Amino acid sequence: MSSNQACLRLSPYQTPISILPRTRIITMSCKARQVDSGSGSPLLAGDGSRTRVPHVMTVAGSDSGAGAGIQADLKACGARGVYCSTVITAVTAQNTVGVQGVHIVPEEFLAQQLDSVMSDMEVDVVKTGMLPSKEIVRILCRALDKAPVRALVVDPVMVSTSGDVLAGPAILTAFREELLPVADLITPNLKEASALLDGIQVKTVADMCSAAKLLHQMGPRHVLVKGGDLPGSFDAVDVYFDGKEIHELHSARVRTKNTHGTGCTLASSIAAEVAKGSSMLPAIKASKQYVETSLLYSKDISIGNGPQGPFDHFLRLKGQRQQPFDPNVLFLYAVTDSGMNSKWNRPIANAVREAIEGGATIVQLREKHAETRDFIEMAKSCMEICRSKGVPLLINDRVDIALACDADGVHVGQSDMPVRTARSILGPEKIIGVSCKTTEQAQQAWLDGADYIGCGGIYPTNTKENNITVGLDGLKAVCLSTKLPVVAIGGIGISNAPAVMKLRLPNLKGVAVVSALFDRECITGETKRLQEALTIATAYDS
Ligand SMILES: Cc1ncc(COP(=O)(O)OP(=O)(O)O)c(N)n1
Ligand SMILES: Cc1nc(C(=O)O)sc1CCOP(=O)(O)O
Ligand SMILES: [Mg+2]
Repeated sequence: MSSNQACLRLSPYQTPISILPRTRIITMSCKARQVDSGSGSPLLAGDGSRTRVPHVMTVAGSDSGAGAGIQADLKACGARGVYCSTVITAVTAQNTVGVQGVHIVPEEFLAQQLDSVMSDMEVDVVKTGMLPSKEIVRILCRALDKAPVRALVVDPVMVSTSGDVLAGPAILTAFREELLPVADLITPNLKEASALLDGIQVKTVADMCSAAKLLHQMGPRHVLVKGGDLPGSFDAVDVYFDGKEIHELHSARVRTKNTHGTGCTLASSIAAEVAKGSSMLPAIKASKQYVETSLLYSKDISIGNGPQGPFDHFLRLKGQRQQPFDPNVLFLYAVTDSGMNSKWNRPIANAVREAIEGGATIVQLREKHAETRDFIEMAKSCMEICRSKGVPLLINDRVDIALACDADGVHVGQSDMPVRTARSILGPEKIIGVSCKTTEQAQQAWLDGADYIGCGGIYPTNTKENNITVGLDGLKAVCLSTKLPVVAIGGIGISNAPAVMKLRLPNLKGVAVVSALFDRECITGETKRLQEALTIATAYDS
């Protein structure tokens, strides 16, 4: 297979829109690919049309401990929102201690698996992991010749993280001669880069840059040399070469033993991003961030007794809450304002009590000008009221105050304490909300472990200076881009709250309101009226 063929592997079913010259990175948008309905395994969308799902096929070994290999690939693709089919090259008996046994799948059976998947489904990207024999590499290359795909991501797995050999030196020739020339990306670690380059030293960032360039000469269009094992480095440095430019990609080194499967996960996540339509550099950056977030989230989880544990791809396993956060509490979210309370000469605790009497389902103390000591005292008295009524109380911006008064959580904005830091301070039990105006911020909120999103300003407001209005369209875009529950905020009152809720977005759980409740003479009365308006507007939802 020539290197040109590698990029232009076209399925007989693909329309010309899929044909890209080899010199370009794949940048087809998901939208464009949905037009290309293909012959694969379409899902039936709500309106009866058929929607193509981005599809990564992984060709790798099974890890019985499920930290790496096929199992990590499946989890990574699931977390990144693409379908993943699995062609298994070997079954390993493996745990957090090491690899106890390897059973290589017979070659004919590997070919049969490839045929089963590729003859039926339209695969966008192939990602390879453990390829235990030269013949298996050959069979794969032949299959790719017959049923072309958009991109091939090769993780040249040779040694497991526990130090066990998964593919012997004999595989090097097959990698160099057959797989690398047709790969769109290879992702060797330092040892693998060195082995592919006949044992040259790869011990510094400068060595990694030279290795990336040398490996590129072997045929892959893009090379990512992973520096996870770089001695004495404080951050995690990877070197990416796109054939023209070297990029040093830095991310925080997470101190944890739970790193088993990071290589498989990174390569699968990159494959998933490319399958969704990303070009290579953004796919790599997003995947590095995803791995870093997962490691950070999983740094203290304990699975197995060996030296290297698996991590949690879905950010869900750590210290489950006693009582999970109920998104329905966002229905009528009362947010206090110190200026308004002094204007109406009301102690904050009275304002909170009145809002709860009127039907507020959650309260946030947004006291921008209070002295810390006063704020703690106020927050403690509000906590007593809220606890007695079973209404959660969150603190705006101030994680220290939330800790001091044992509040139910915090709400932070994009320039406040990052959600991940707040989560690491507050632990899994507390509620953390974050303000998002864009779909990117919303996606990050989920990765960071937020519980809900506050999206605004829906309408212009005088309560928050220089606030950008995103409108109902901005709210809709944010809601559709996330699984997290969303509460709308900004300029909302009785007159327009029904229009917001009538968007009928399943994860839009309610409205957050400041002036329409607290800049009024009778807080209880205003809250009751808003509660009624919201109940009527959402009546058909139940
Ligand atoms: C529910 C809710 N949503 C958004 C915000 C705004 O938070 P932030 O962007 O940090 O702005 P300030 O409130 O700190 O001025 C919020 N407070 N609550
Ligand atoms: C605190 C806040 N955050 C906003 C955002 O857009 O994130 S708008 C806003 C002020 C909301 O006050 P009112 O209900 O009086 O308009
Ligand atoms: Mg803030």
